Amino acid sequence: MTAEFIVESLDACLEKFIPSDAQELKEITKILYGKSLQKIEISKAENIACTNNFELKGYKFVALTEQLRKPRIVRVGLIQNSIVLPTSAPIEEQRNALHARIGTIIESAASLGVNIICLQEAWTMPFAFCTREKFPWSEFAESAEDGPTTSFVQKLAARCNMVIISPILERDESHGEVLWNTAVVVSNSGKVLGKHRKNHIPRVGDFNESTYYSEGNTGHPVFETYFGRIAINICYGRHHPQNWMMFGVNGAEIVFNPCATVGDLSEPLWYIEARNAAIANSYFTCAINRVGTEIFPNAFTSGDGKPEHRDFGYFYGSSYVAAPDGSRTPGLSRVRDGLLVAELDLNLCRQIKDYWGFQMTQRLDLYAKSLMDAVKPDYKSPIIKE
Ligand SMILES: NC(=O)NCCC(=O)O
Repeated sequence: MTAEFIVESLDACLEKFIPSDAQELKEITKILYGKSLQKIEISKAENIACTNNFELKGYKFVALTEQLRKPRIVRVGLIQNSIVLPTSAPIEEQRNALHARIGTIIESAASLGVNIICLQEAWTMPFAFCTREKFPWSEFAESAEDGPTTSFVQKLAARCNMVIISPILERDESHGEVLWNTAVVVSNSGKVLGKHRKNHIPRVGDFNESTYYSEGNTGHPVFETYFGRIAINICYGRHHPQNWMMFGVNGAEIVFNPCATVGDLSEPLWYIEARNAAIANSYFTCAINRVGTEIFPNAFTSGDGKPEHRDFGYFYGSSYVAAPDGSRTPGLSRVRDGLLVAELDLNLCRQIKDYWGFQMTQRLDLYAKSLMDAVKPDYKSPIIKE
């Protein structure tokens, strides 16, 4: 039997097959990634990354020096990971194992001076929504304010002086105990700053999430943290340019995009969407995807004619950061757990706004009026025919 062929990383492929001193490598890198990024010093955490088997990469985005404003330097961390225990293990053991693994990676990020870190979508659990089974998966849901995961994250955030974005399956105990797909934002003080609930719920392939929760009701909040103004566009929301736009309109400087998505469905879209959002909205974007293949105890189907199966396909990782000038980091591995650290100068957001003028030239008033008309029941689209 031949071993399955796996491309570990697109970026590593380039380095493998184009000689490092070839002129082509420089040119191709510039075309693919934009302005070249310096690597940052990560040796402090390399040992722990090696012992704990996760990839570690670090890059720096620079901005022009200004006369009146000091640089606004912030380090962000993106964590991608596979589940630790099989999906058949007791719920609490699965969650605790993930807490322990991610705790180790967050501590490494702290040693590299990371100020804001974001975990992947529904990081405390397997992405079990494909199954449409309510039990036992709904038992992973917990309070955003004082559930076990938020308590765990609060302690880490205070100890590491780090803002932590913790996307979980939320149980809203004050409103009929319903579930939501929620990102909890914990401040570097350890307090819960707030939460955002996923605005767009997929109904595609095995993404049967609408069986569990509805579209979020928290709008497009921007969280003013000690290190900068941040927002979260959860997974499928990345296909909606208006969702990205509203976080920009509301003043975000960094938008995190915690995801769980699989190769056959979305990999060709992956490097385009968050990067395009960074360009269109003059902010930084951080796209994070889980890794691995999760096998569930019972076979399921999704009404698409495919034979029953017990897995979702492979989650392809490839987390990356994109800047308002269109440059981006290489992605993390497609198969390994990893921590990507990026140093940003938030002054770049305004500099790019001044340079490209997208905020000045956009026509929000015109779109608002056109959209108000388009949502009326008696709307007729203004198609002009001969
Ligand atoms: N988790 C989630 O929203 N996935 C949907 C698939 C995708 O957007 O690529």
